[in-house]
Amino acid sequence: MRIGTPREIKNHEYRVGLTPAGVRELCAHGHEVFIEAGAGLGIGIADEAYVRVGATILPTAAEVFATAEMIIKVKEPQPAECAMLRPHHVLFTYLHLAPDPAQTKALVDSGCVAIAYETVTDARGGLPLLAPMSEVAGRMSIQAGAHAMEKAQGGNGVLLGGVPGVPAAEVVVIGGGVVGYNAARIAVGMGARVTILDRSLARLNWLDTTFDGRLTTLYSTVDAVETSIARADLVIGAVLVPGAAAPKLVTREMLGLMAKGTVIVDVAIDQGGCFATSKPTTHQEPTYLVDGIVHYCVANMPGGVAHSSTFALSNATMPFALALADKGYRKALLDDPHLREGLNVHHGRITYKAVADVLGYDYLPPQEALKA
Ligand SMILES: NC(=O)C1=CN([C@@H]2O[C@H](COP(=O)(O)OP(=O)(O)OC[C@H]3O[C@@H](n4cnc5c(N)ncnc54)[C@H](O)[C@@H]3O)[C@@H](O)[C@H]2O)C=CC1
Ligand SMILES: CC(=O)C(=O)O
Ligand SMILES: [Mg+2]
Repeated sequence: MRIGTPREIKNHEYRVGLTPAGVRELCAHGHEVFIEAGAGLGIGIADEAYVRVGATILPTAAEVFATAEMIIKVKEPQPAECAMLRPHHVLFTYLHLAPDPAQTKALVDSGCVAIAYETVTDARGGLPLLAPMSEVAGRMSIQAGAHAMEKAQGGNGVLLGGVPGVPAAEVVVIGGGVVGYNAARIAVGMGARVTILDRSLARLNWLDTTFDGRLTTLYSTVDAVETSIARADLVIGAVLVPGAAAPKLVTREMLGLMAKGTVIVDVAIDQGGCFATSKPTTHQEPTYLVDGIVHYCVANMPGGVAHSSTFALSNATMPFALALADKGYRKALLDDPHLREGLNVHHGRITYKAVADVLGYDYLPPQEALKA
């Protein structure tokens, strides 16, 4: 198969869809790989490193799209990239369609087959292609939040870990999955007082055991959210209903319960965010104020630590990329029900139920789409 990876073009996005190690694997399996010139430069991977393991460098994204059958990327395709997608293309990348009607329409209109990293599942009910970036974003959310708490950034001037004689910050994490666990781990490690909310009792049980008394777990209700955010210095939004738009757990009115200068880091922003007042921001301008509350809503947080993130992501995507290339997308998806969960768009039809429901498309089950 001919596989292409363009340079990422989202704001301050330096991750790259394939590493030289990945290219080497694909070439060893008999595939041809085409990389856009400079795609890895942001993290110090020169074009020659790709050439040495068998890739061909093409000068522009347009040539990569025109040459490749499968496109492996990191971020959801931007409008200029959607315009280059054709019905013969398989697109393998993050999509986050539920909060993004424009991208969804562009993918439907393109006629391509689009497989989303974030909805691929595993046998334990996890999301193996989202997890590595959730680990990164969860850990980063505390360093981003601590920075935003500084006065010059609009924050309340509280030091995350406190100092002897002065209490540490109160950190509230809403959603105790991969992002939430990793955020809590860093916050606890830095000496903050941490409360974590989830609506899964099994997950709260696991968190309680894992942290062995070093944080407070709380069952997530409207009441618990209100009480917690009212005394927080930093709130991390980390909920997910896979593939669906994030539930709005903190309303505009509830911001009034919080002291001015409190910081929210809405990691769930890529699925629309769990604060009603969240809107996506960029690494260039990561924060804004609403009612004196600092909002950090960067939709591609791991892009900020693109070096670590690229390798973490490609470790996870590689086996699936190889299956898609070796077997062709249809057989790969028919053989593997977990990879099949990633199928969001198939030749003009929406094949992921939560996306179809929220955006008003007819849903076509993947099994049926793949029969044709
Ligand atoms: N902004 C960014 O750059 C990045 C964003 N993300 C996003 O972060 C979000 C969280 O991802 P993960 O932690 O991997 O998901 P996950 O599935 O591991 O965890 C989500 C947790 O939310 C809980 N939850 C669902 N509804 C809830 C409610 N009403 N109250 C409390 N908890 C609730 C679930 O029980 C689950 O434990 C996702 O939207 C993901 O796409 C992930 C990586 C990077
Ligand atoms: C998961 C995601 O949105 C990211 O890594 O940018
Ligand atoms: Mg994102």
